[in-house]
Amino acid sequence: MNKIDNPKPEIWSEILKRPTKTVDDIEITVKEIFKEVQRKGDEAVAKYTSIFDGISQDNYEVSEEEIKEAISLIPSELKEAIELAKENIYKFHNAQKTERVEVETIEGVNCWQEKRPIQKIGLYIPGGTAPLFSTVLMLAVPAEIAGCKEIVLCSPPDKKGKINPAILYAANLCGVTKILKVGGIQAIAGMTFGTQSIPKVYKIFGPGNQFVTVAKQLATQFGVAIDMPAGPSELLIVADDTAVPAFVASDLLSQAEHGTDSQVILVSTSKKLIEEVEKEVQSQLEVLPRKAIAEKAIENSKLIYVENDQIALDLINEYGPEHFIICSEYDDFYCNGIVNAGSVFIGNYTPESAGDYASGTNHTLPTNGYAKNYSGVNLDSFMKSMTFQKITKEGILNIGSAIETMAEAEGLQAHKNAVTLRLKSLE
Ligand SMILES: NC(=O)c1ccc[n+]([C@@H]2O[C@H](COP(=O)([O-])OP(=O)(O)OC[C@H]3O[C@@H](n4cnc5c(N)ncnc54)[C@H](O)[C@@H]3O)[C@@H](O)[C@H]2O)c1
Ligand SMILES: N[C@H](CO)Cc1c[nH]c[nH+]1
Ligand SMILES: [Zn+2]
Repeated sequence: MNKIDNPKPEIWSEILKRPTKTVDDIEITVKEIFKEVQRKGDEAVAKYTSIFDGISQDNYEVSEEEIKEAISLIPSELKEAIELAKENIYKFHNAQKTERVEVETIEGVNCWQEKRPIQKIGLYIPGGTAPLFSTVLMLAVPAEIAGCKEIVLCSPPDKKGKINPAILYAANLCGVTKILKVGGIQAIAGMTFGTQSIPKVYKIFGPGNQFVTVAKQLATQFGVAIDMPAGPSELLIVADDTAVPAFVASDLLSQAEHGTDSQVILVSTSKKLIEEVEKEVQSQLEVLPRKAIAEKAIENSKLIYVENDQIALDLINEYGPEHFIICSEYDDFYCNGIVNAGSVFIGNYTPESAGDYASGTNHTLPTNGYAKNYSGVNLDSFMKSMTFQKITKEGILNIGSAIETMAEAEGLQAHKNAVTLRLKSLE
């Protein structure tokens, strides 16, 4: 791990650079695949599934039999764990429902706002290096609460051409309406344009590797909305001598094991803690089944010593981590001062894994600095706000002449007429 001592603000952006490929490199491939899927539909999807996933298939949809088989394969302990996680995710997201807003802005002019579910949505469930069935809960549970009608799910096929049974189990449990064995760029392109097998959707949700993330961003150019860029996992921990080094190391490794391009960072005002965490990381790494992946991610990671908590906070806000763990005597200071982070975890007994699986918060979060301008997935992500208004005769008399004056000043006579005619009818 790279140890950095008291970096000056001028070099923060350099040392905090993400280990991701540049968007330009990936964009060339993504654009090519999008063009082909738009023109050739399923034929192109099949071609790229064969190239990137090593699978030849002509039928993408998961059948009822496959779902039944998956349900029978899930051990009861895992079913119970999924149920508990689902319940907590449901509780937290259901509580995000808001009342309709209604205001009489002036006598006779009533304005209100109501939310409506997005009717057709696509969920991307990563499956490249690990089958992230927990992501199904994170996306399908709030989609169901919101009332989305068509919920399409795409996830890459494994080497046998199948989707992991736990993904199918969770999808079936949470009301997904169609499941397709397609992953990567070709899945995002499919849901963007629609193919013979893949329905076109209005909004695409879900995390993925860099290819998936760039593909989602390109999808927006074709009229499809996305939740946010949710790419390779990131974690930044701020910790002092009140932290337990073994816990800190375990959290760093939890995100490092996602992929070689994950980024984990420790910021501390204690050199002693940094030394202890470094040793712990090395010893815990040895026994991890995904050691090779985590080790590579750890190579890019940083242990940063700073002189005081204010410098630490400024640096963290500059970085904007996806996940932010606070293990500090001054946790209130950090909670109050953090403005750029996807999700915040406070105290020695709040591992990031809790938010990944079962505490109730959503784990689909902005990465790559997008925590500066995007929220993580929440109930509102699945809805649109619509406004309504109803104006009485008294109301049009109250605002009519203001509208006429403004329309005239903008040179829009027809706008003015729409009011004038009504006002005249009331004389
Ligand atoms: N930000 C979040 O909220 C969040 C949540 C969960 C997971 N994640 C991240 O999601 C990612 C999951 O990645 P993954 O790879 O395991 O699964 P994935 O499903 O995102 O990607 C796998 C697919 O990528 C495609 N692919 C692979 N190599 C390619 C290449 N060279 N060119 C074009 N396409 C290629 C293949 O089609 C493959 O099926 C991880 O980086 C993890 O950290 C992020
Ligand atoms: N940490 C990931 C978000 O970056 C989510 C996840 C799913 N499973 C385990 N972790
Ligand atoms: Zn995780």
